[in-house]
Amino acid sequence: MSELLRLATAGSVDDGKSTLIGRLLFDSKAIFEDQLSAVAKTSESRGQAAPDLALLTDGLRAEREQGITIDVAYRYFATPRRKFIIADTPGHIQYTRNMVTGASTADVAMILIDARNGVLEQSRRHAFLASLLGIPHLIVCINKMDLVDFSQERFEEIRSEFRRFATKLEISDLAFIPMSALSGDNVVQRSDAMPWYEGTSLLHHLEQVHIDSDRNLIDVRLPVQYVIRPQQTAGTELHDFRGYAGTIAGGVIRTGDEVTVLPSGFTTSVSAVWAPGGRKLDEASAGQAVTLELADDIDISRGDLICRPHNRPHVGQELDAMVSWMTAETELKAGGRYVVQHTTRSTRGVVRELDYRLDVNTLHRDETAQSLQLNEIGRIRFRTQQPLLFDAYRRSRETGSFILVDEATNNTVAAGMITGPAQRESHVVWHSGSVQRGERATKGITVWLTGLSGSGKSTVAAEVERRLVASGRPAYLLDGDNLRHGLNADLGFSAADRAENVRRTGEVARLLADAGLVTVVSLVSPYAADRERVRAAHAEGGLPFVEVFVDTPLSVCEQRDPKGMYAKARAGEISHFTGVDDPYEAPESPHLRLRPEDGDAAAQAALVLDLIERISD
Ligand SMILES: Nc1ncnc2c1ncn2[C@@H]1O[C@H](COP(=O)(O)OS(=O)(=O)O)[C@@H](OP(=O)(O)O)[C@H]1O
Ligand SMILES: Nc1ncnc2c1ncn2[C@@H]1O[C@H](COP(=O)(O)OP(=O)(O)O)[C@@H](O)[C@H]1O
Repeated sequence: MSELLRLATAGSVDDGKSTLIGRLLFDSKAIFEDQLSAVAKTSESRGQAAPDLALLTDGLRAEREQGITIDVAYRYFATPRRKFIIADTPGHIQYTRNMVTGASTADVAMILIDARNGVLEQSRRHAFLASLLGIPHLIVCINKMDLVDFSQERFEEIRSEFRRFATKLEISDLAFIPMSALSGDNVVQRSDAMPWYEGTSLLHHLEQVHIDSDRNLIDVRLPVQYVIRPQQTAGTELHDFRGYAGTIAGGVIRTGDEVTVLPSGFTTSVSAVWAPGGRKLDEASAGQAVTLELADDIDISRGDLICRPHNRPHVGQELDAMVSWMTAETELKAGGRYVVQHTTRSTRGVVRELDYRLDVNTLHRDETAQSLQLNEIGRIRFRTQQPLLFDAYRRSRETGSFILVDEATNNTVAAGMITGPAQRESHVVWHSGSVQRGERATKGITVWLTGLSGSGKSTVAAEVERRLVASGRPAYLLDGDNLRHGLNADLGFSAADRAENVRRTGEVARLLADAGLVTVVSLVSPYAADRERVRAAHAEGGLPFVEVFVDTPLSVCEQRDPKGMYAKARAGEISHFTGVDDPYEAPESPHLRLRPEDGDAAAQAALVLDLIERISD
């Protein structure tokens, strides 16, 4: 394995970031001898006994002069297992711009915390930015442990404080490592000074972190960068090669695949995939630069996008986005006009509205804000002159991000992360159908199973569906896990996303129940208010709704742990996992409560069927 890991670092000025990076480079033997001796010499001339590892990192001079690291510096190193690129982003107060530029392609973000100071405002900002930028893995390096006597208690105190904040964010993989970058404890080698720490060293963790599955291999997206046309140069024959070149932003493209070109919508197939240098490939995937030949001659230009016929990005001119404002010269306001650069397309656009400014420390949304200043983050509604071909950022970082450029100065003024097509005010009228509910062959009902992960919801729900269908009653299972692969693929596990997950699933259940199906829903749905909204929506539509609480105690779910999720959550590898570090609000008066003492899944399913029977009478 020698895949590349992109690493972004963030920390406050004195957290010891440069020393940590120096230590990583030094101890992993990645430093060239001559650089090392230069460092030794400088350190010696300053009367320091040991080489000052901070001298190995760039931004050093500036840091020494101003006490800050000023720009993103990239550093490369390798171990036999992996290659690494470190984007060293600054920790001082004007951090956002550089963190956004340095970290937007990172696989891992490393946040440094000085064990003496604990979680600071900056640590929270950095964690928030890492989650906003969709960096899949976060490592919290609790540094300077030597200055707190390698205290386990202190480490755990900081860890729980950080976790409390992180539960409000979308961070899927969170790890904590106690260390001393200065003396090298737990950086490359595990330290003897902290026998209570059971995890691995930082470098070992970086070598092991699994990033393959972070790449989006599902949504095929190739923004066309340039078109190679048939040409005739003087005195030569006509080359009839026509190809479309670009870097694959997502998915896997194979020879023979059916593809659609947007915005025209023409569908054709891939007749060849070429790598740079003219090597023919069978397939290529996200991150690779390729040239495609297509079976049909279609009019394609730069800025078009190649995707699969049944998996297309949004095409539109109005979108909602989170933006980070990056200049002190002007501010962002409604009405501001900019050039938008999005994938390989560039067009003009206007800020229609500033919805709110976000306080990254408290996550409070200030809806009265009129502008964004340097380093501030807010949500805007934006309208472009030409349609963009985009995805939500959380689904695809490449087709979900853009920058705004000030036409007058040519400066980049903002980085944007698209949340989705603009949620317009509704001008849609409700049409009532001509078929009355009573005219349908069967009567629908929604059966909602809620409970912890591993409580048995899916197993019981599947059995209920199977037995209903076997008995001739139309039924359909909506399983949370499965819906998260399609309808709800853009949602994570923050409270807001879970609410949306429950809302959408509730709406689909309502439609299916209206169509006459017994709709069996299996969803953790941990918040009582979200479930209540679904119940109310059914009541409003005159549709029966029953709530079944799969009341399996946490300890039993954890013992079953069919997907190993609890183990991961306990190890701190995933955060805000329901029951572990995220709440589950049990229903107070469910229509039915299933407990382990009721027997196996089949016995529990029988109880649910009895209930359905009673209600349907
Ligand atoms: N953080 C976190 N919390 C809870 N569950 C998590 C989380 N991350 C992943 N998973 C897996 O996703 C499944 C729950 O998805 P749901 O759509 O039912 O969740 S919810 O509606 O938001 O409550 C759930 O599967 P089930 O065991 O089938 O419930 C988990 O395996
Ligand atoms: N009543 C039951 N008694 C014992 N084990 C059960 C029961 N119901 C489900 N299980 C088992 O518990 C595990 C988790 O069930 P599952 O349906 O996947 O839970 P969830 O719906 O929360 O994802 C599975 O291995 C399943 O076989």
